[in-house]
Amino acid sequence: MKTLAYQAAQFNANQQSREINLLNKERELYIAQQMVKEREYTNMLMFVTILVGGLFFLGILLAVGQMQKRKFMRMARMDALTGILNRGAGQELGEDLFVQATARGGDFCVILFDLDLFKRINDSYGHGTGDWVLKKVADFLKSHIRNGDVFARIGGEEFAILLPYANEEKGMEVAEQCRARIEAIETQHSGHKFVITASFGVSGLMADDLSLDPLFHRADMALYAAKSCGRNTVVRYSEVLKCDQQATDLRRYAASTSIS
Ligand SMILES: Nc1nc2c(ncn2[C@@H]2O[C@H](COP(=O)(O)OP(=O)(O)OP(=O)(O)O)[C@@H](O)[C@H]2O)c(=O)[nH]1
Repeated sequence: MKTLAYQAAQFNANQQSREINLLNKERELYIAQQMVKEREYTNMLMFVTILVGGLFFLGILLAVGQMQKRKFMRMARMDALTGILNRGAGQELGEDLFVQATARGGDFCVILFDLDLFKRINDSYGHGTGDWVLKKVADFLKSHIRNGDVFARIGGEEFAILLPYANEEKGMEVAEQCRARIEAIETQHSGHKFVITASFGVSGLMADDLSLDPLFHRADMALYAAKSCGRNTVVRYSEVLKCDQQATDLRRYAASTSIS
């Protein structure tokens, strides 16, 4: 009887020990599973962080690329010295505005102006002063040009102002104001004291005009007349041909030039 009781106790003890072992193993398995889960979670977190970081970085790279592209495109349209539109950009924008304005039955006016005896300024005070003058003139007039109008440097010391929805009368008014502003520029900050002047040619829209070219051509002829009239003045094309001698000169000039 005693032996039986001993064997039963032994069996129970063994049973308990097996159960404890089993529980221990289950616990270890549970801990291992938790560790795997934690590692998976950490890996996923790292993956998501790297993905989000990568996408963010890519986004920044794309945004910077776009900004650089826009900056270069803007720079390609700007005249480096004066910061206003260059010839190509001015003409392109002008053509678009011309088409828009004339399609709606609106007027259009072209003003061309050229600084007077600019070579003399360069020769007397140096190219640095010449550059200062070009910048100053552009700065002075920029603020005076209406939003929606075009102001461009189209050559060395030659500029264009394009006025959509404006007739020749309005163009004359704007040109005269610009002429007076240029003449009033104080030059002592350049280190020298001298007077800056410019000659202006103005041409409004005519019935046969299908593009900006003829307006540019006529404004250029009026500018030529302004130079012949002694400079520092504004001449409109419609009055240029009233004088026979000027008309002959201008026809000769027009034949010898081709203004695009
Ligand atoms: N400093 C400077 N000079 C320039 C620039 N572009 C052109 N020029 C100079 O502008 C001068 C233009 O001279 P001209 O075409 O003889 O004309 P002008 O002396 O203004 O005479 P008119 O137009 O007849 O009144 C030249 O000496 C060019 O070298 C520039 O970006 N900077």
